Amino acid sequence: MTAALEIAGLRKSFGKTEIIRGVDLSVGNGERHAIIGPNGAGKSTLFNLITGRFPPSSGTVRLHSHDLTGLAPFQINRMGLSRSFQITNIFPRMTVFENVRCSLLWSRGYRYSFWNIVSRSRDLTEAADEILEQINLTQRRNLPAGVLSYAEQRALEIGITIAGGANVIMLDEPTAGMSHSETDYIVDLIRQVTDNKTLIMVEHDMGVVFGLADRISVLVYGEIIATGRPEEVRANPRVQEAYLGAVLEAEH
Ligand SMILES: Nc1ncnc2c1ncn2[C@@H]1O[C@H](COP(=O)(O)OP(=O)(O)OP(=O)(O)O)[C@@H](O)[C@H]1O
Repeated sequence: MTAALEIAGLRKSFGKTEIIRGVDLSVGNGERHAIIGPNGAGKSTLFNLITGRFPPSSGTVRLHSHDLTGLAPFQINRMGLSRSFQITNIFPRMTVFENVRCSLLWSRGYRYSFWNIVSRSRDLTEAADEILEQINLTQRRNLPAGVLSYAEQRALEIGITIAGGANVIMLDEPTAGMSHSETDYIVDLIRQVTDNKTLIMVEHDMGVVFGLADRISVLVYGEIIATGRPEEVRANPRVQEAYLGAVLEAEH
């Protein structure tokens, strides 16, 4: 399998504290990969390094073999990598439709050209409506996004994340704060919208992780202590000791 994302020797320090301590990771094209680990392990920091939000102290990130060093988040986004955030990141007063359309505009780089926007407006409307279908929000199309339920807002955020047509999708805790039924709903949605795409997600809910991921990496104190298929990771004694033992016990 060719790699969608390749991380080599990645390190990040904030002041004197090294938070990411030499991460190597390769995520295959079309793979669904989960990054798990205790609070404060550096999962969000790793996301921020991959997406260009923070520059690494050293090491490289490659997207489809292109070195991302020095690129801004929007440039990386245009190369086909899109992410969601831990907190819901929508415009609450804009309609559901406008939220998606705005994201399409941004990702297609039309924002500075009024005439371009006008001439492409039918394309954009169709594309936005297609996304709304995919995330099951067609019925909510013209409501302000702020009145949607929490799960619907997270679904909208996933729609915004996929709107630009990125083939590598990164989701940061997509089911955080959800009930069991909301979680099932979002997991189905993630499965659908990432079909034939590469997914990298940070997630604390082990049911979601083991249900969705083809492979899992376990990050502990800024180092990946194991990467493998779910059953391999679950059986790994080092992972059991550092993280999973306590988490699985707490869930039962
Ligand atoms: N911008 C920053 N400046 C200084 N320290 C930071 C910064 N961002 C993160 N850290 C520190 O890096 C460590 C890792 O944080 P990070 O948010 O990446 O962990 P995490 O694994 O995502 O945790 P959680 O599961 O709780 O979201 C924490 O100790 C945090 O305080």
